[in-house]
Amino acid sequence: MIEYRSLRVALLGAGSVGSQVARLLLEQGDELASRVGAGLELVGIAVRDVDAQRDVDLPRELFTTDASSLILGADIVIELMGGIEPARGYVLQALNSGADVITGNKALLATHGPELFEAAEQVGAQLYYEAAVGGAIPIIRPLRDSLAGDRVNRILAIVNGTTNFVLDRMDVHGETLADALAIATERGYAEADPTADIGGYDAAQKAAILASLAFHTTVPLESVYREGITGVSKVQVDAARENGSVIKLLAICERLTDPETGEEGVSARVYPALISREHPLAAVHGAHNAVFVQAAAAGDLMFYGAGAGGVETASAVLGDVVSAARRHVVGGPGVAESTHAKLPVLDIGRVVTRYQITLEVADQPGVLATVARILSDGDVSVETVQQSIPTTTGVLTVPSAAVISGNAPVHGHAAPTATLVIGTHEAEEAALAATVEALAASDVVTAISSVLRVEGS
Ligand SMILES: NC(=O)C1=CN([C@@H]2O[C@H](COP(=O)(O)OP(=O)(O)OC[C@H]3O[C@@H](n4cnc5c(N)ncnc54)[C@H](O)[C@@H]3O)[C@@H](O)[C@H]2O)C=CC1
Ligand SMILES: N[C@@H](CC=O)C(=O)O
Ligand code: NA
Repeated sequence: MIEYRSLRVALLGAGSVGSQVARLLLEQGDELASRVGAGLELVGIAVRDVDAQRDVDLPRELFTTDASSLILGADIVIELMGGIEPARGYVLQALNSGADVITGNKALLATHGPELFEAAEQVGAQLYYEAAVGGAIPIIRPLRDSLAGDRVNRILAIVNGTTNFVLDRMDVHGETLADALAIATERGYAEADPTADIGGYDAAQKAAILASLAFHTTVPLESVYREGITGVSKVQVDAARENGSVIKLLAICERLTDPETGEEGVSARVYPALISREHPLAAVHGAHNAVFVQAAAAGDLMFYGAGAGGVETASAVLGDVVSAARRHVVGGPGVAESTHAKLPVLDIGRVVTRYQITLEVADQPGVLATVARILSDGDVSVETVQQSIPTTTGVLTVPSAAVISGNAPVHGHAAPTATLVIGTHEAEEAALAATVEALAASDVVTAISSVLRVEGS
């Protein structure tokens, strides 16, 4: 049997992902040592409470509440605690001591990435984070390395397993958002605070990371436009299904030309949107994720797999551990982030996409012409109009402003109404928002039931 020297591995956190990483490191130690050319010795696991009940049975002597001491002398530190502090402090301590760091912490990377990459570069340490986007799916490495010679134009992605699971359960099983979220939480998909998932914050963090890598530009989290799924109603989910579409929470990163300056910029945004059931992203069910990349030379690429879950995400973490460990053995420079392009991040108002607007209108002659005129005045061109059988609605409150998605407020009188479902051609977001306001203010519109973006054409 070959005797390898050992690399000291410190693990911070033993939750859904960390406990699986520890288990796999312990169970597959010999196999990993052969791949790396060095042993991987798990020297300890920092947790809040050493006596807490865990799903995975791990040797009690490995646990400590003293993360700082554990980091001292480690060659590789795996941070799976989540959150900003104290994770940031521990990661900086590890990098400053020359240890390589593996993390799945997208919240930390999206808010403090530049500081951490700088610290790593100063001492020649590595900072790997494949688990931070798309869980088990290899997407960080393909964007950073495999596509480094190409030009990525657009990424359309489902990057939050919890919300995809919830929307899928609402669609397929007719479950409520709350019930579906409870199951996702129990299965270990959701963040410690699931608001991060359903509010779109987690997906926005991932969009910032993807856009930064894809466009060689630091895209700050604050510049990522974000809407979550709390406004998505069962009525919208059912209507989408009837129309051959499905609602998905999408993260979109794309190159755009600023219409005012003519200069190139980028957009990173997260919102629930309609996509056709024919689109490959429509077939992404449960907590799975998929990242659809459009590159100038490579064309369309799709990366698909488990976007959340303890053991699945542990696979991505261990891949990073092996890469970092190999570099300890064979030496040489590690990977570096490139942010040379420094492209401006454009405001959501400049984004161009298609929309579906569902209106309740007075059931009387001339209404269609009035609605068409408001749209045309707003520079929003109509592609399709569907009208349903007249109904009667009750008296509801008047909205001060229309919203672009979610359950829009309603106004009007108790009178016969008809439902209009309008599909638009591509329009600028700012123009669309102003037009929806004008529709809401019109006498013939009694309610704006829903406004959703349509993506994936
Ligand atoms: N659960 C998933 O499917 C995925 C999670 N991630 C990321 O991986 C990281 C870990 O996620 P989970 O394992 O789900 O989290 P978790 O909440 O299940 O586990 C966190 C662990 O860190 C420990 N911890 C937290 N604060 C601590 C502190 N101040 N001192 C010592 N220990 C502390 C907790 O005791 C617990 O053992 C997060 O950054 C998360 O965003 C990434 C991809 C998928
Ligand atoms: N809460 C996240 C976990 C993985 O990043 C998700 O649901 O995708
Ligand atoms: Na990944």
